[in-house]
Amino acid sequence: MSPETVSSGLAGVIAGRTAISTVGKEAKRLTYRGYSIEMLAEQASFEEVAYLLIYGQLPSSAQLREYREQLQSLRRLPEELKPVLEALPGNSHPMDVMRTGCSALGCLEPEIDLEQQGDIANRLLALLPSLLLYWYHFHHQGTRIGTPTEEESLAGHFLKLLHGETPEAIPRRVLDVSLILYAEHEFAASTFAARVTASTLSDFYSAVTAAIGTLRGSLHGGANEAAMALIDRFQTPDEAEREILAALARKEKIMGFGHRVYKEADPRNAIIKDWCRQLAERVGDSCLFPIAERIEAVMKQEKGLFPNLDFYVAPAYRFLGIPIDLYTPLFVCSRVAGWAAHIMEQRADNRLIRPTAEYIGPEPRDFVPIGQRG
Ligand SMILES: CC(=O)SCCNC(=O)CCNC(=O)[C@H](O)C(C)(C)COP(=O)(O)OP(=O)(O)OC[C@H]1O[C@@H](n2cnc3c(N)ncnc32)[C@H](O)[C@@H]1OP(=O)(O)O
Ligand SMILES: O=C([O-])CC(=O)C(=O)O
Repeated sequence: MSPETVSSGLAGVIAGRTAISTVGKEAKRLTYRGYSIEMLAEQASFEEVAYLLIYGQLPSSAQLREYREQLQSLRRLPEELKPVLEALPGNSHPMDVMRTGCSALGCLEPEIDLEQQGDIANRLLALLPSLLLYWYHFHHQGTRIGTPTEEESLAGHFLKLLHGETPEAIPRRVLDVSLILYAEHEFAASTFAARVTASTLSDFYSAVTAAIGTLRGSLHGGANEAAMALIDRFQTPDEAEREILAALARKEKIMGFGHRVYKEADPRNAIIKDWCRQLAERVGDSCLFPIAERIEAVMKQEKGLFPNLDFYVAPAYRFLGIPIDLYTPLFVCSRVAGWAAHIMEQRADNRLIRPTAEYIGPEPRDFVPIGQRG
């Protein structure tokens, strides 16, 4: 095949096949292995969804119980990882800690055999929150926390480790839902990076490390932190409206809006926005949520753009008391399930991913020896 046109950013290019999810069918639908995101967010737990993504089927009650126990048993950090996390600067971005932590785990518990891939996926799911919060508490509170907890869900475990107390049911459920929404998204940039890495027959940790680095940017997962920083700039909805109009006039991008694939709406937004509204009422917020809604209205009116998942996740996480720079790492803690499914799928029917480029450089020219250059 000889491609004749370049698609900027590979927009619209079908770059492979997947049985894991569909994004943007009928302009705004999302399914994981055939189940709609609305049904999963209403009725499933994150662990059920992770199981579905990794093993291809929803678990039975017994399988789910066993899976939760397995993940719980994998939360303890290897002793050798602790000094690595302690040696990283306290002012590192937590996404850099996630990337380095994942890579370091690949040295401590390397993938020797392909048969280990499911176990590595589960180890990362269980360990990434522990790794992040061990580093966080060591550098911010000067404490070396123990990372196993009694909490059976990742959401409960994360909140327990972060705040040091057993979370209430609603915060635990809202975080759980956000993790379901974040778990998988077809050939998003980070997933594609993981698949490219896997396609060279590299190891599982390298593929996940590449994905973490790719998720970090503000055009992708980093948008949840950027959206919070944006909302925080304003005291009132009127101020937000004025400033957003001015930013649009300067042709600036407003983080948390727009999407490469969805054309009408991001179906995850309605779900997280609803939970965000409930949290706002619960904490008595009369500031953040109205500001976010005004930004949404201005973006619709001025650009016809809708919020993506990252926009209302930001105030929802604020209401849960989560520090801003842990927002994108939380995205990692969830998306590792989707990345794992894609790495396995790529490996099961692999061909090196290596596209071609249209050359736009100089015509062939004679080499000038260094002594003769001006
Ligand atoms: C979970 C996720 O990763 S979801 C994505 C998170 N990322 C963001 O929220 C970052 C902000 N959004 C964006 O930058 C884009 O909408 C992307 C990166 C998500 C999609 O990008 P693309 O498909 O390449 O669209 P592109 O950036 O070319 O935008 C198309 C047009 O819409 C405008 N546009 C798109 N998004 C925005 C935005 N958030 N704010 C202002 N204008 C926007 C562009 O300026 C461009 O306008 P133009 O045609 O007049 O130049
Ligand atoms: O699909 C994308 O490009 C980005 C996205 O929404 C995600 O990864 O969840």
